[in-house]
Amino acid sequence: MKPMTANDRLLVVDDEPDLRTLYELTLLREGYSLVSAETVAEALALLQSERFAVVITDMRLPDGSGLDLLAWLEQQGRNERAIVITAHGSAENAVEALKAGAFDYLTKPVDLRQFRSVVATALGREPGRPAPRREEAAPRTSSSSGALARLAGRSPAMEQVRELIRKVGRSMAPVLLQGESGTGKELVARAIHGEGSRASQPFIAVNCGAIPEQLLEAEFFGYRKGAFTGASEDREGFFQAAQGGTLFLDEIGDLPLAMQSKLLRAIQERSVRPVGAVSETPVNLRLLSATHKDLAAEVQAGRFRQDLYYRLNVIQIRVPPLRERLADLPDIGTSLLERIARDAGVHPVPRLSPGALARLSAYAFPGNVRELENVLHRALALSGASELQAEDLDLPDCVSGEDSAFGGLAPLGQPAAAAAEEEAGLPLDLTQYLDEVERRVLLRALAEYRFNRTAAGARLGLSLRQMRYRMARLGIQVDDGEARDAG
Ligand SMILES: Nc1ncnc2c1ncn2[C@@H]1O[C@H](COP(=O)(O)OP(=O)(O)OP(=O)(O)O)[C@@H](O)[C@H]1O
Repeated sequence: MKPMTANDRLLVVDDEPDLRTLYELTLLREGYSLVSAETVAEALALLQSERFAVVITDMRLPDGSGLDLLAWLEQQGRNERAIVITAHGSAENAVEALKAGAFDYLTKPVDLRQFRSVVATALGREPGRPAPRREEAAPRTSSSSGALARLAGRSPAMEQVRELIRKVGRSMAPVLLQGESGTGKELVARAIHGEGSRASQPFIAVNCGAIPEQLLEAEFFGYRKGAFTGASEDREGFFQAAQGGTLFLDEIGDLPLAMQSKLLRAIQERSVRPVGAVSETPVNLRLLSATHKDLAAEVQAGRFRQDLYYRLNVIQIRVPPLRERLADLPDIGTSLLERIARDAGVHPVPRLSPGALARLSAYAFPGNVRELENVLHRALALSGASELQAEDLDLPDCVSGEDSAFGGLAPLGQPAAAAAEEEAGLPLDLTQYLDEVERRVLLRALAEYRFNRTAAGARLGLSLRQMRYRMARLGIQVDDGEARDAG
């Protein structure tokens, strides 16, 4: 028997005697203590007299629904985590329950292995492992998350994002993060993970747009030795790597339709089958996804599966572009400067002069916080003073629209020189000249496709491999959607 505390008691609500007995036996065998109810009224009476760790409820009850219990828990500000059991194939119910604050859901017929695993997760235990001792348990206070603390900015828009992070951190509901490139979606995803009960478990971030289509299945679900040429040993995929924790699928809108179907299946079945394997592996993880695209429009256009969209978009958090929250500039600027200076070993951390701040406020930041980071990086490297001035930022006077994404982000060596040579006739050094032209074209394509190398390459008729090669040769680096011209 695993050690129990008074707080580990469970409440099971189901009017079907057979199912109730099945749940009770399963839970008792796991060593939990529990009480059961048959109706909403009975459950409410028990909840009023006692606190539980987890409430497991059927969706359909004789005198109401599981949602009534969720609403009551929410209204009373209670901490019980709710697991809702929904009828088979009723995705609507599952989504509704998660939106109403359920921690997680299960579909009928309930797979008992899954049942045990979901209950263990709700109790903050790893399935099959004893409950963590107090000091081992993941920190749970709201200020505990490193990522949440890193998220600077006090504008109303950011406060709202922060509040949502804290709220959704408590459940297992999928969250879709929508926002332009560089707005901080990954940081928000990390903060959600950090706020949850599985903060100490893995957080696996995947850029869907950066994986060649033919490798997607193997990368996502893993493969068995001999599954294909080159598969010399078993390898786990992202799903297995994120087991017990969070899988963050960035640029989900770039996932090809065939892979969307496989992902949907994995979500519905909560299991994956590695390429070349005969059996499925159960997975227990939280799925977060992000996109800069308008996914609803992608659904309309037939490029994104509606059912998958529905599953991923249970809760949506919009991360606003930086230009919509300019009030955050001083905070974010200071926080970025602190990080950059620390990484570079610069003391003391340079400040932003009022002039520099004014200059930043006048800029449109098409590349959002990531672009601000690049600008400050460059300014700090070039200035060396304790206060950065407007001139140090090297921002174009007036920028807007497409051009700014390019011009503002990465100065292109001497494009003017190359252009002048074009006018003047033959270049002095053909290799250097062609490199310069190539560099400009690559950077422009990267900026146009939000630094997605696969898409930018495709636009230029290059494979991802060719794109990588050319970028490496010219010293252009892209890290998770950011381009740096190291040349
Ligand atoms: N509010 C913020 N405070 C401090 N740093 C931030 C904030 N928002 C974003 N950043 C930083 O800006 C950079 C870009 O953020 P992030 O990678 O999360 O953006 P993204 O929206 O996921 O970008 P992409 O769509 O290109 O993947 C990161 O270094 C991140 O730490």
